[in-house]
Amino acid sequence: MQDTLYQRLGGAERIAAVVEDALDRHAANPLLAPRFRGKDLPRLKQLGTQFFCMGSGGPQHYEGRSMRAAHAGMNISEQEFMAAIDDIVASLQGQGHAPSVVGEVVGVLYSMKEEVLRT
Ligand code: HEM
Repeated sequence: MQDTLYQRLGGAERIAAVVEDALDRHAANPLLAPRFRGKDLPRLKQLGTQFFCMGSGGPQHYEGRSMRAAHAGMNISEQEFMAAIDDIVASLQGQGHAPSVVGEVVGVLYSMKEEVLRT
């Protein structure tokens, strides 16, 4: 059987490290920081890790909201969406993930665009 993306990413601990780094980047990114001001970052890191693990084929259960519900009323722009993906790519690269794996994650994230943008 083929490896899952979850396995190629190295499992839960390595995924948690990527999500934590990406959220720290969002909080420091001028294009995104205003969105995350006053939010419970540790909780978002936990939910983000669950979401990423489950979505990549891991055994975790995601207990957060749907992508549409979580971003409803925020009217997120294409520029913000790209900035978020750029941060995640930087986190993956910073942690030594192979370009093929980074590309796969970008593809998955991009597929969620319609659920996240301008809701
Ligand atoms: C494919 C891209 C994205 C994914 C996979 C994603 C994933 C998530 C997840 C899993 C949550 C937690 C859900 C919950 O609270 O129940 C969340 C919340 C949130 N996301 Fe995203 N997100 C994406 C794009 C973005 C972008 C581009 C922004 C900012 C411009 C953003 C800003 C936020 C904020 C501010 C929250 C917290 C909402 C609140 O608690 O009020 N997200 N996101």
